[in-house]
Amino acid sequence: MTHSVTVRVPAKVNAQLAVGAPRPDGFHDLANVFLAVGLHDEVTVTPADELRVTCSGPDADQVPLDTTNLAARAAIALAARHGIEPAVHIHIAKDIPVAGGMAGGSADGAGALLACDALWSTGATRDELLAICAQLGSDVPFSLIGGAALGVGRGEQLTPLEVGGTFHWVFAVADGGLSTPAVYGEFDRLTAGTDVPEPAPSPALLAALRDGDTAALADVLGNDLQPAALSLRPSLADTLAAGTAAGALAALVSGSGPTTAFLVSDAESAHKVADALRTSGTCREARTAVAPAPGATVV
Ligand SMILES: C[C@@](CO)(OP(=O)(O)O)[C@H](O)COP(=O)(O)OP(=O)(O)OC[C@H]1O[C@@H](n2ccc(N)nc2=O)[C@H](O)[C@@H]1O
Ligand SMILES: Nc1ncnc2c1ncn2[C@@H]1O[C@H](COP(=O)(O)OP(=O)(O)O)[C@@H](O)[C@H]1O
Repeated sequence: MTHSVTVRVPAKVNAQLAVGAPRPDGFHDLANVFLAVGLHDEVTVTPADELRVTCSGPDADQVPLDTTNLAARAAIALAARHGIEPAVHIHIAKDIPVAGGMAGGSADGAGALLACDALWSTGATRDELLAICAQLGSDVPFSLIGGAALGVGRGEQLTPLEVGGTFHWVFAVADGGLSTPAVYGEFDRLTAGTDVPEPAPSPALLAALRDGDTAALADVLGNDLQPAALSLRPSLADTLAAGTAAGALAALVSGSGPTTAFLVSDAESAHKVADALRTSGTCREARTAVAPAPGATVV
């Protein structure tokens, strides 16, 4: 009998993204405080004659369906490790904005890995799965574990963080994406000739997360890639201003952008800010979500 496995996997926002100087390998050391948010992709794997990827959802036409897709790469990596053929149909039901700084591709990589692991009963340990995630991309291990975590190194070395409450967010989705390497490259250009400090997590931010204190968190959110994203996409300043004017407690670019993230006090404020953003003409769409969300989960 042909059976399928479906995994639900969350998007992320970076509550803090402290970026160091470029390393010899081209990556940047980070202090990356990840928070999983309740916008999800669903990845379904079904036995097939050969590897095939399909995608549905409003942004599906922007998702590569060849072996550059992180979900396909995850299936290939797991199969190679266990000496089996990656003969699966991977379907991605995509709800996370594409190339938006919300780690949608990473989510699909982690989701496909967990789904194939369940389908093939490989018996892989959690550490083995996390090691494969880290090979696929810096953000992929976090997509597997979800919740909240501090990522150091290039973001792949994770320490889970305690979160003492629920945080309400609004996300303004921009037209078109921004390339992550281009944003890091712009960061290098903007900081050239300056002394870039070693990235370190903010104690005040970790305390605000632990206490579930929205007002305290709003005061300390930070993204070192924001000037670079704004330099490449100056119109994001209008989106940030529109959300702030509508009552958001804090506004920042999500990771490498161009999605912008707004921390709000409660669900009612989230709907008000989302409505204002939709009518502001400064974004394509606005979504509300709560954090933290669980990591990749078989459904
Ligand atoms: C910026 C962040 C913040 O969480 O995510 P997004 O906002 O794009 O989702 C991440 O650092 C993105 O992680 P991810 O998208 O997994 O990056 P990777 O595939 O590992 O690397 C893509 C490219 O980004 C740059 N890169 C990535 C991570 C890092 N610590 N330093 C870097 O310089 C490098 O140019 C690298 O070649
Ligand atoms: N499963 C996937 N979903 C989305 N994009 C993917 C996927 N696999 C590979 N990509 C590629 O990764 C790029 C970055 O997409 P994404 O992960 O959504 O954004 P970000 O890195 O900004 O969080 C896309 O432009 C696309 O070419």
